[in-house]
Amino acid sequence: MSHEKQFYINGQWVEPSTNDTVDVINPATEEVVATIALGGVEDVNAAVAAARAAFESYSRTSREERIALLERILEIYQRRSDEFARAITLEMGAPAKLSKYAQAPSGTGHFAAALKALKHFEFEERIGNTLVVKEPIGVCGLITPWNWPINQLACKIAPALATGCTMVLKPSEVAPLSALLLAEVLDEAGVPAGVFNLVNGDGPTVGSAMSAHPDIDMMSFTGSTGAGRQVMKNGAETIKRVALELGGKSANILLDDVNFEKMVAHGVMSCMNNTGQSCNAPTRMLVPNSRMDEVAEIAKAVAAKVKAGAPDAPDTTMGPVVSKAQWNKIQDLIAKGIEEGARLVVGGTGRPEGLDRGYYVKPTVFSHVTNDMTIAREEIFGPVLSIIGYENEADAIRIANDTRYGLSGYVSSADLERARNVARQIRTGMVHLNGAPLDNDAPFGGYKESGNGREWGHYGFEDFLEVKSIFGYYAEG
Ligand SMILES: NC(=O)c1ccc[n+]([C@@H]2O[C@H](COP(=O)([O-])OP(=O)(O)OC[C@H]3O[C@@H](n4cnc5c(N)ncnc54)[C@H](O)[C@@H]3O)[C@@H](O)[C@H]2O)c1
Repeated sequence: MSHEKQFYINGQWVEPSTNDTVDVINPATEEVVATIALGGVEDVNAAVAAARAAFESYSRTSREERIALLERILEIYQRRSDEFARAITLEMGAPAKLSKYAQAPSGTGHFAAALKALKHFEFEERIGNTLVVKEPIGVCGLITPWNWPINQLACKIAPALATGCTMVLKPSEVAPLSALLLAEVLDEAGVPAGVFNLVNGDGPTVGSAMSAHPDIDMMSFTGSTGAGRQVMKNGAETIKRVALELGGKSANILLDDVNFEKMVAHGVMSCMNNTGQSCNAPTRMLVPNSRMDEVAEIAKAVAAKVKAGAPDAPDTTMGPVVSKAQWNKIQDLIAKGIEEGARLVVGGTGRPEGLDRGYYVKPTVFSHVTNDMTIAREEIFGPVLSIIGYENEADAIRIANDTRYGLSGYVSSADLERARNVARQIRTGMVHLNGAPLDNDAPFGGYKESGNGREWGHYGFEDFLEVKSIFGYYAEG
């Protein structure tokens, strides 16, 4: 990495205005793998000024020019995909296979989805004699987390470029290496100077300066609900649009007619995927009270097969969590689960056996959890599953909705119509039926305190567009 102590502003790698730095720690070894510069207000101002100047010409580029640009980005990204996978493993600890086959390809997925959407997106609509035009909103501030680092960058940068916006990105200071690589890709692809700018930094300094900046028209934020709230507050003074993708505590309802062996296994593995560090992870498994003991046995056997270990070891299925701070938080929540009377089925506090270095957590399952317990209410962001019992279908729906979050939901039943009916009653932005996977072309986002934006595919364009009515556009004489 050659640009760790630099920022990308106005088409150039530049020196920061401050001498502040932060170390990037490999969570598998606890060793420093890089040191990045932390920016200040001056760097944000320079990046915003570059984005503002570039907006004038970039916002007027044609659909065809932007299609060509996205195609070049996609081609270069794919060529360097293995580099992205390695950077992601280094910065946040994902097992090498997960980085290669899921984390890095998520970038390709979003650039390809935006490209596809751009080819057909209706930027204009006639209503009577009025022309309604969807125009790029302006300079966008993008702030992203560390858990699916490239996924979050790509699903913001691709629609911003597709719609004719210019942008300033502040990636997570915990996992900034893949973002620096992406800046290199955008540079090589010929993104015009000032259209894309990157300033590294922390939330309170760079993130707040961006959120409050009078010359940023829109903030697209992904991260915790607490930080999202700050972005919204800081953006309020300038009435900028604030699109938020925040935390979750998603329910996974297993109706009484499912194949429990299969769907409990699926639910446990989905919860543990990426070491439990996914905003949409199915962390509350809702099962009939009468099946609780049987479900706990199945979950125990499945979780016992999860192999925590070094990201590059061939038999590893789960890497460490991202940082010491996250490790401590997860330990406290596991202890809280035990203290509040949940039944520990497998896992618990401390490191998994044989791992005395690295931020490794035991794959942990609790049964007999009630929805008022801390482990059922708080987003743990670690490999910790809570199994909660319900009396009947209505009770399951009530428990699923009894949360301040509303990101995702999961419903399984042998009867598809029954599952569909339950899905319609879940107050979340997404519901998966019978283990259906995500769809890059369909909207991703949440209700309630999980956010207010929608990303991915053509829905992901809307947050980056302003709508203008030109009355009398079609009037005669
Ligand atoms: N809904 C989604 O699409 C989605 C996707 C991934 C992650 N997440 C959520 O992200 C969280 C985990 O990521 P994290 O620990 O990096 O979250 P975080 O909120 O700590 O940090 C996210 C980003 O916000 C910045 N930030 C922090 N405080 C800020 C402030 N006051 N103003 C502006 N920016 C600020 C950080 O520097 C970082 O870049 C979880 O809650 C997870 O659910 C949500």
